[in-house]
Amino acid sequence: MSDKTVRELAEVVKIPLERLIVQLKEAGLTLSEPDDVISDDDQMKLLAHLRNRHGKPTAEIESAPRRVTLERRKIIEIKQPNAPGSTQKTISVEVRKKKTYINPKELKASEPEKLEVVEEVIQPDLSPLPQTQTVVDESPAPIEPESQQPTSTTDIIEPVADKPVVEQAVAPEIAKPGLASEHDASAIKTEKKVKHEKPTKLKEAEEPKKKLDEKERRLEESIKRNSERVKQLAEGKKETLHRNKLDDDGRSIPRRGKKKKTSSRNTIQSDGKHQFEMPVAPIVKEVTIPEVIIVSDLAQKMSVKAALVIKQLMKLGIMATINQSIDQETAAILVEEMGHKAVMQNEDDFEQELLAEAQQEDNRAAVPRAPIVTIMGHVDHGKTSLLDYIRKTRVAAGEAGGITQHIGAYQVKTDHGSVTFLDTPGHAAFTAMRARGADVTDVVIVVVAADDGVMPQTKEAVDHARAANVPIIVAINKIDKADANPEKVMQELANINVIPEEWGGDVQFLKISAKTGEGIDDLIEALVVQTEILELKAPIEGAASGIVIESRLDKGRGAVATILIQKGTLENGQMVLCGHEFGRVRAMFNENGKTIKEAGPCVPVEILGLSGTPFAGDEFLVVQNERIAKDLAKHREDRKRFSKHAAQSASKLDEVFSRMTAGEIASVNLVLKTDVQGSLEALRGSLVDLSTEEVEVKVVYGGVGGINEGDVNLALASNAILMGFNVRADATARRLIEEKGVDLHYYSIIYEAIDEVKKSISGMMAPEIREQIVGLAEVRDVFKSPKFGAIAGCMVVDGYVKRNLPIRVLRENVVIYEGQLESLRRFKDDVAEVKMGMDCGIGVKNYNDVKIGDQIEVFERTEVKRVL
Ligand SMILES: Nc1nc2c(ncn2[C@@H]2O[C@H](COP(=O)(O)OP(=O)(O)OP(=O)(O)O)[C@@H](O)[C@H]2O)c(=O)[nH]1
Repeated sequence: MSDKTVRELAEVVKIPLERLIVQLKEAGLTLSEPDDVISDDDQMKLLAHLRNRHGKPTAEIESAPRRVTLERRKIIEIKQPNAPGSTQKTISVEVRKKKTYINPKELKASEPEKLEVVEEVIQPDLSPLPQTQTVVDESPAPIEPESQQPTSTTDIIEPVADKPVVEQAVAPEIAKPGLASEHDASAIKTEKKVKHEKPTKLKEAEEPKKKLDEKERRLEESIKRNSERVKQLAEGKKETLHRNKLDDDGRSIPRRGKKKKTSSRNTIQSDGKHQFEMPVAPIVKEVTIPEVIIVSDLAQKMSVKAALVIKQLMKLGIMATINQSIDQETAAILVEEMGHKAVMQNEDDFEQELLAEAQQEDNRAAVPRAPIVTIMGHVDHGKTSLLDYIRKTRVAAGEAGGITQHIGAYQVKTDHGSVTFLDTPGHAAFTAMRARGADVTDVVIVVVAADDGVMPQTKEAVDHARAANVPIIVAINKIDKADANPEKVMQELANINVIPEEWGGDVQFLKISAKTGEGIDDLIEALVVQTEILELKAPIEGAASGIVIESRLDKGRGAVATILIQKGTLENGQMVLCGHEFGRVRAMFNENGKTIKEAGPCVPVEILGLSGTPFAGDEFLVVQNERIAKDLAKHREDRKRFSKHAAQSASKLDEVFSRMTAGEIASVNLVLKTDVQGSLEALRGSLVDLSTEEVEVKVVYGGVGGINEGDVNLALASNAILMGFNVRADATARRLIEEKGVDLHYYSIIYEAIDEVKKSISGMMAPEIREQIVGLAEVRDVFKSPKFGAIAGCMVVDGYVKRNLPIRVLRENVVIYEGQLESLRRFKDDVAEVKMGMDCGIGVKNYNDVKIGDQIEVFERTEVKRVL
């Protein structure tokens, strides 16, 4: 309020001038002229008078609020450019305006400073944090132009979410007083509640600078507090993210889907620092090491670069490339060297673990099943003819339009049940399967031609069947022939301990003709009877498992495998694992090429859908989980690739005693090959006589002639030691022996062989004189030399020939002479050594009977200490 004339006041309050003059008079004021000046005090007096007249005491005016505060809120949005590379960000900011109106009288009293600062710091509510975003101090939003005139204003700009508070004080203005009219008085009452300031506030107002400093300090504190809180929240979030990214073992697992750039590595905190913290102590990892591991895989397991592993390997004296595999022991040393913990992993454990996961416990009910039959016999005795006859007459019957095809096995239906035949005749295939661990055959049919009698391979077949502990049925074939003599065949078989039932033995003998079909029904009948004796059973329900009979790659259909189901039922579409191959069964066919949807025990089926061609003899099983199938297939593949000598389980003569005492073996199995029948019988008898109470010496097979692939397979299948008496292994057999680690011993004196086996079972083996064949030369021509006698023109086909080393002359893999070299020449020059792939002339000392096709074996003798 300010001094005015009476007229002016009448205009302001909008009442007639005369009426105002009367009111002034009533109020006891001496103002009667329109131009008289009415002071503020007078205006207040007039106001008091008017209030009194309307029944309101003057005290009320006195106690009227001296200060009125108005608040306003407004939310504005600020566009904030963020860190380089990231998108622009919108920040919502709440602006709070506070206006305080103060009675001018009070202000007068607070001279010289007409200022009051009202402070209020409002903590922004930061929880919950809506999103992780970089928090930056916001500059205050422009403040609206003031339409009113507050005595004091404090604007509080508050971020809506995670923004710090910024306050801005605006210089106060003095409110204009209302007029002393009745109308004005009510206006003053309602709109401008004037209130006297408290003495303390007034005191504060006297020190506005101090207050501002204080405000600034508090503001700073507030910002600090908020940023601290934001930091904590961000930290918490980071931790949660990190935890989510870790698996149970604490290893980092990659995030699925699109990679976001907001990884913890790239997150910048409000204070601009990266959140990554350097580990303060070395991290010790548990590194599982399989039997063989590739350098790069090992590096990955230790979370180091492959170059570092290669460097460490160099320090250990091993030169390896990134893709090279190193053995378990080396890897373990390296892991320990690098400060981690090596955990040796047994490959079998891994496989067992996965298999256990894949297979449920086998407590399924077993039902009678068909026998699985293999046909063996000497060459041309009629094995194939017999199989063909049975298939032709039995399989195609009732399968109108069916295309009979060779799928490696087929099933025959009889009145008494079914019989499954394996379509790979011969003991070689049978033993090869067994060597691979597949004992599928239940019964062996030994075919003997009635006109030919028992031949060497007949005996082999009997031995192989016996080694496998499989019952035999003898089929005396070709009885339609005029010169057929079944009695002679029976006699010869009885000589090798295959006694016919009618002679009191336990073997069924059937007279058949694969040509006319005579006796074949009886043969099948005999098979069914044998099955009943064997009580063959298999579960029909549940996941299928069995053996791969054969496999091939078909141009149009891909990998095709014939499998024989041994347990359960195989259904179309199931995931199967076959050796190191796996896949979903796309289609299934029976032996007639007919599509089938499911197959039970003893049914041979052809399946499509495998990742590749498995080996004959590989085990197949249905795996519910594709991941396990894949893992196992890969594991087997790796194992095959890395460990060529995986089959180290083959028995070794020098291990006999230790394995015997450890209770691992109760018998020493031998496969014996000799140069002549006489030495075979002598050796066999002497060796079997070595059997003691603790250990039995068994000759699982004894034969005459060089050692062939079949012998090696038999040794493998029966965990036997191979012995060659004056005979050698042929090239294929040698390869297999080396690959599978079969223990092979050559002898030329019977006593030596007996002595060695004796010592091995008594654990007293003397230092072994180990012979190592260092070279082999083939005789391509023979010349006569007056000085040296017969000179063999040779080609060195393996290793090397050394002049001073002992040699043996072999004819058809049988040793015919052992001695020394007389001369070794190349183009008329005497030489000390000739390497593989070179021609040379060899003169054998005191031996002139060398012939084209003979082989000259060069060997070295070394003494090896026995370790038991
Ligand atoms: N007369 C007559 N001949 C037969 C009989 N069985 C087979 N043959 C003949 O004997 C020969 C050999 O028969 P295969 O069935 O090939 O003999 P295999 O045992 O399979 O011979 P390999 O496969 O070489 O081991 C063929 O010419 C047949 O025709 C038979 O019962 N009677």
